[in-house]
Amino acid sequence: MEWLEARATVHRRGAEMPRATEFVALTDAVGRTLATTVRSLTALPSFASSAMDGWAVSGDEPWILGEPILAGDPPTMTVLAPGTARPIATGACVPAGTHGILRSEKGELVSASAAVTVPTLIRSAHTGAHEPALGEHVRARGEECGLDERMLEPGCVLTVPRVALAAVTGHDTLTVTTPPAVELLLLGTEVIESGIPGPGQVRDAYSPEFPALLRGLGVRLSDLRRLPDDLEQTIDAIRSSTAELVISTGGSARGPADHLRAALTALRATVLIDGVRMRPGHPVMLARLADGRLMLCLPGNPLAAMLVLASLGMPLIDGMLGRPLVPLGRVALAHDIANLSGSTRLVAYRFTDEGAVPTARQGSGMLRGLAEADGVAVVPPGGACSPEPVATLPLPW
Ligand SMILES: Nc1nc2c(c(=O)[nH]1)N[C@H]1C(S)=C(S)[C@@H](COP(=O)(O)OP(=O)(O)OC[C@H]3O[C@@H](n4cnc5c(N)ncnc54)[C@H](O)[C@@H]3O)O[C@H]1N2
Ligand code: MOO
Repeated sequence: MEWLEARATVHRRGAEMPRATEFVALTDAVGRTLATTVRSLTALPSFASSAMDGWAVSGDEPWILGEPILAGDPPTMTVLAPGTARPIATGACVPAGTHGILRSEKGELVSASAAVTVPTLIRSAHTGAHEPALGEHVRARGEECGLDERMLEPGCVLTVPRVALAAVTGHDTLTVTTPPAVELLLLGTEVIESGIPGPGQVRDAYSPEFPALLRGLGVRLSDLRRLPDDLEQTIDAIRSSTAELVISTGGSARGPADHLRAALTALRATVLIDGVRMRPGHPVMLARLADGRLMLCLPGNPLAAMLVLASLGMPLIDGMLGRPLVPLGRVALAHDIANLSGSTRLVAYRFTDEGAVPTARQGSGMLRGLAEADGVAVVPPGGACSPEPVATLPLPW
């Protein structure tokens, strides 16, 4: 399967999975996925309010000054009469009859005469005669939204501004997708958990940061298990998992110590994707277990596993959460990047003043090239030519 098609396929397979929802308080909503449409429970602003500190004025100057109006004061029933003004605070209700708000730095108070003690407002020198214009510095009722308007759509990630928008439109709780449970199975007899690897051993590249990465993607990590390269133990581990999505690393190829394929066959799983034309990462598999749960098998090589997780794991999880498929980005290249492989090449790059430049050390068993990268370019078969922009992979880190 081609890489682009694989991305769309995993997203669709994820979206087909059943989803549960729950209520959360707004204070717990950031980062969650909205499950239902959010409509405004009030117009915004819900009353005509002043956008500036100054005076609400009516008619021509000089204006005889009335009582101040502060934010939080109930709306006044008294219409502002021509020739009068009232000091007004930002956010306070604008009285009916207001022509506009004269900002505090644009007016000055004078005494009309020695006999009249009521302060009078005039425009300061250099203030234009037409300032304020009709409605100037007044936030009209409903200018941001009316009552019962669609504000947020299901599937959107609740970013900080979206949660704030839900709050100001009157919501206290939101309905969000329940995070699906994901289990990590890390395969490999040679893989050790801590310390300096001895001869023949490698240090586990995934258990320190994959849990945080997965939680950041919006799922609940139900378990992380480490397994030797053993068919029976692999079968037992998959069978005993209750997670809606099992993600494995290693054992995906056809070598003498790779048992995943045999385990999936023994468990009567359906392999939905058996390899993707991508470099690195081509041995990746997506399977549906007999009970309908999904399993994503990442290759063991660290660069390959990371880029498969970003390419396919993230869209799969987005689908499971009801989120849309994140579109690819674009970057301008400093130089051409060749690709004679017939597969999509994922190339880590750094930004330079001339454009994106591939990093060194991008062997699929390596990590240095990705660790120093600013992004990952998606180079199609045939290559990519500078200075044309090339697609980039949305990264989950
Ligand atoms: N005859 C062929 N052999 C291989 C092919 C091929 O096309 N034909 N593809 C190679 C590629 S590409 C990859 S990727 C690997 C995928 O193999 P597996 O998924 O079975 O992974 P393993 O063999 O178990 O491990 C590969 C490599 O990664 C290291 N590893 C595994 N787990 C971890 C971990 N948790 N942390 C760090 N490193 C890990 C493991 O020690 C191996 O060095 O197949 C190639 N072979
Ligand atoms: O396809 Mo492998 O995944 O290059 O390392």
